[in-house]
Amino acid sequence: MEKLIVEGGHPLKGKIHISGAKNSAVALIPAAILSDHVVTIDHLPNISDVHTLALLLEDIGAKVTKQGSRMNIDPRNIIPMPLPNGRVKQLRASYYMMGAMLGKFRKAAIGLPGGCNLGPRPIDQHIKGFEALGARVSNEQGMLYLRADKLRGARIYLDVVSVGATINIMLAAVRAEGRTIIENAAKEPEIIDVATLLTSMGAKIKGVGTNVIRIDGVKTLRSCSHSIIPDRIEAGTYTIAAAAMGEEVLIDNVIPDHLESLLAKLREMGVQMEVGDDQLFIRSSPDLQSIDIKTLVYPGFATDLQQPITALLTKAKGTSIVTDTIYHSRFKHIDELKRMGADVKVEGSSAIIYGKTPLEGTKVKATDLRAGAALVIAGLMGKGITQITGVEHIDRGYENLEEKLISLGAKIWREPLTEEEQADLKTS
Ligand SMILES: CC(=O)N[C@H]1[C@@H](OP(=O)(O)OP(=O)(O)OC[C@H]2O[C@@H](n3ccc(=O)[nH]c3=O)[C@H](O)[C@@H]2O)O[C@H](CO)[C@@H](O)[C@@H]1O
Ligand SMILES: C=C(OP(=O)(O)O)C(=O)O
Repeated sequence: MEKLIVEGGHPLKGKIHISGAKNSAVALIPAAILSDHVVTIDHLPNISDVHTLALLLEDIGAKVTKQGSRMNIDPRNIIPMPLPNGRVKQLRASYYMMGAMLGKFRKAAIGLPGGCNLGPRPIDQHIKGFEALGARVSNEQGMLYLRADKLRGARIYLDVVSVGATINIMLAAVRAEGRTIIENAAKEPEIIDVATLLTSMGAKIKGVGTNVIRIDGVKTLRSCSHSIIPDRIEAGTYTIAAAAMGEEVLIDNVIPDHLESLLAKLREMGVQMEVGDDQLFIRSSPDLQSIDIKTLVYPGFATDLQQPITALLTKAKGTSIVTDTIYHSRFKHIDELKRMGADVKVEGSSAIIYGKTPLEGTKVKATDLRAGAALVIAGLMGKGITQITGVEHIDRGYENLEEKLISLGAKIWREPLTEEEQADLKTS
């Protein structure tokens, strides 16, 4: 096991390239098994969530080959084997194997998903959707069993706007009989990306990107090749790091529209930037002002950028209030920022940040993926050395994090955990 070491205070300058989107990749890989032929996915990020999903597909008999960022998935020999806890628990998106296997085989047996611990993350809307399509769902000792004699299209109203439920129902519905209508669907760009892959495979889907999606089921799906959209959360993270420490940073391979809510808030803080067709250019922004933020479903401010921007707000003059309306207790990073000298308190589902406070390097723990990103940004801003444990969370979602930051002039590297740190992690 390793920790990240960040020597703070070095300005960032140069160009970095954004990888394919994690939250697309982790849905596209399960979606590929719905085809009866080989599916090729390009620009996959080299992150542990992608590796774990590839292993899950191999567990059920798929042939998965990788050349660089391209993955070929041959699902012709897969069988509906149960997928018990273990790998399934290592990531959130293993829940997409439910929709994909239900669509393909009319049955699935899968352990409950893992992923970032952000407080309660129910999957009742996924189950409501599967049941509406005709599946019987039972939870037996931590395994979900889904069985359907027939999958028939249905009208499904989501009580909560959910990315996962929207995609999972879409996966099950593309091979159901007749028309499925998902109302109050989520509109995130990753949902459009998954629908693009399914449509290339021959699925009939209309309305993605709006809150009503119509799917007409088809009997078979063909081979296709698909290129993933850039990761808006990775792009947002580096944009925030550049706002914190950048002299001149060019962020390449972005879709600026996907980041509009973040860019609007950064402008409000006084961050100097230029927005190109597929690039962002962030200039040195010394006098940052406090702002208030509320996370919302897309196109609102992404909850996945709430933790990184909280670190930046310690550098802004005045009091900022950041409210997470999606995950009310996504604030485990706050105690760690406090250790580094931040003046922050959590009240209900808000973090109140009193700025500006200088940060100082110390030992901190990444409890989840974006908490890790927040602590890396804090480490870049802080004086001296920050040691971050819990790197495995960061590796779930950031490709070549150190290499990218080093190319901008940051001083960041990995070291093995000491015996004491390993023991500490086991007991916490
Ligand atoms: C792999 C992936 O794509 N993960 C993303 C996905 O997670 P995930 O798909 O798990 O998040 P959802 O969009 O489903 O969750 C949104 C909200 O709905 C609630 N909810 C969700 C489903 C359900 O059946 N019942 C229910 O009550 C959740 O507790 C949460 O409060 O969207 C989140 C919200 O943008 C992001 O933070 C995650 O990065
Ligand atoms: C919460 C996240 O991921 P997951 O849903 O995969 O846990 C995230 O990407 O910030």
